[in-house]
Amino acid sequence: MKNLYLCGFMGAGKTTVAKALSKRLELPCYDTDDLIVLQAGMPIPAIFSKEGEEGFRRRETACLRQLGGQSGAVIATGGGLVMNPKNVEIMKNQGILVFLDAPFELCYLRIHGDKNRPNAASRTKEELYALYRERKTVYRKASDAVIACRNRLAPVLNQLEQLYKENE
Ligand SMILES: Nc1ncnc2c1ncn2[C@@H]1O[C@H](COP(=O)(O)OP(=O)(O)OP(=O)(O)O)[C@@H](O)[C@H]1O
Ligand SMILES: O=C(O)C1=C[C@@H](O)[C@@H](O)[C@H](O)C1
Ligand SMILES: [Mg+2]
Repeated sequence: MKNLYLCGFMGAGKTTVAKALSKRLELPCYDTDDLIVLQAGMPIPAIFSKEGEEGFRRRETACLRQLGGQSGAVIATGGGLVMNPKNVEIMKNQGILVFLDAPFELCYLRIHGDKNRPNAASRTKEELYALYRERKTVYRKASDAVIACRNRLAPVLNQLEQLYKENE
């Protein structure tokens, strides 16, 4: 099978789950946020302030195109990447897209006040909830599968392993 892409809101656990799943299945693991930081040579907040969110979004699409050359990789995406339909098209052509569906309160606990997540740091709880609602509709529509996530990793990994094997 081609790649397994994980999407979902900030703090849903995409990075954490991708690392654990890739270890379990012995697959390569990539994270679009990490690759962008590496290539830009600066952290995400600096990219946002120097290039604007638009610049960061352009880097996301370029990064996905580069990753299209991979196969059988687990790829954690950034929380806003799926909002661009072009990105969804690239991922659908290269594998399957799974939505990690975590409740807002849990995401909020994990991300509020985090200076490394400019889209969280700049919003009140109410504004973040509005963003969560708006994005959730898009994550759901774009994805091939939805997995409910809370604090336990094991059930999420079991479902993803099954999904991976079904699509191998
Ligand atoms: N299943 C889990 N159980 C306990 N803690 C978790 C779990 N998943 C994630 N976390 C914790 O929540 C925080 C956010 O997780 P993570 O960075 O994986 O989210 P993300 O979806 O990649 O967010 P972003 O979109 O900002 O990249 C981390 O500190 C991580 O340790
Ligand atoms: O949800 C978002 O808009 C973001 C989530 C993070 O993964 C990073 O991609 C960045 O901080 C933007
Ligand atoms: Mg992440």
